[in-house]
Amino acid sequence: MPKGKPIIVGSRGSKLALTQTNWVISELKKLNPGVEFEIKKISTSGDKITDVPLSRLGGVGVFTKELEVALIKEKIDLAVHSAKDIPTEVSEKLTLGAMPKRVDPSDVLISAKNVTLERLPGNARIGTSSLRRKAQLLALRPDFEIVDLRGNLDTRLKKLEADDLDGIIVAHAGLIRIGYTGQISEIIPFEIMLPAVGQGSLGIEIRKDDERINKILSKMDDLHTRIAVEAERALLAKLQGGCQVPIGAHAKVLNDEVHLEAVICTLDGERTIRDSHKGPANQAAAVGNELAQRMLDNGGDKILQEIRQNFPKQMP
Ligand SMILES: NCc1[nH]cc(CCC(=O)O)c1CC(=O)O
Repeated sequence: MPKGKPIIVGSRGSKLALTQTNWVISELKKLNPGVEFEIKKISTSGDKITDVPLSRLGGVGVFTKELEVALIKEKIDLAVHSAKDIPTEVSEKLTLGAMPKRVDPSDVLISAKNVTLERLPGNARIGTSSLRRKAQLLALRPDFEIVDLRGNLDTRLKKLEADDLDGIIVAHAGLIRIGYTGQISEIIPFEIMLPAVGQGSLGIEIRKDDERINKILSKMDDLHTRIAVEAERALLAKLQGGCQVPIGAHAKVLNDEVHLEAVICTLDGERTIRDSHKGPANQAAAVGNELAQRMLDNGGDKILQEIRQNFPKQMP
């Protein structure tokens, strides 16, 4: 039976992005024998500007926008994103057709001397350009010197040596996907560091009205992942956070309930608001919303306002 024309898959060109895209394609081929796929590489503004901290880049969707435009213009049929890069509001013409099963959402430490965070020497130099990682590190160890570290995973791993750092923090998921888990010194527990919303999961974006692709993707959707990420994204939307604010969150589904934990920190890690909430798994968005509202009321609003004053250009 003819299966129609090849499906054009949009992907960023980084090693991690292409690995994720190739993995999605191989899974889809298993689920849909005979369907052909072609990769079209698309560079995003986040790929082009690598010398500015993400938190200063401003705007939303710096790693997704060009792919979304290509989807809407029908230059590609699906786009594979890291869920944490997808803005909380997606175009009304597009939808997340599938969220494959999440891999470990934790952050990890790779340290030069292979020690854990707690055993790093005083004033250790740690590389990360994420405000969320920086704030939670300083909350644990105010003595750390946080050094800005951008670029793709390969570049960041090289900078550990080249920039004479004591350690770097990256997402476990990225390392799992490119097969670099051998260098991990510590999988940082959630009590110390909550991950970025969506970290560890992929979002496959498609045109809402594209029934053929919708059907091809449907078997790849993992319901627990979708529910957990929905709770996290609802929280983030309510807090109106992006890369400019240190917000961490993690949700999981247990016995038909979604359990959500979240943190809002000041940039220096001196004040943190941490809270958790749970509710029926089929009301994930409400769970996220309710937790966000409670955190805003308990001082989160004040912290977020202070932070926005530091980033006047990006945040209205
Ligand atoms: N910030 C960039 C980014 N976007 C997605 C991942 C990989 C982790 C994931 O898939 O959630 C990474 C690397 C990192 O944060 O170290």
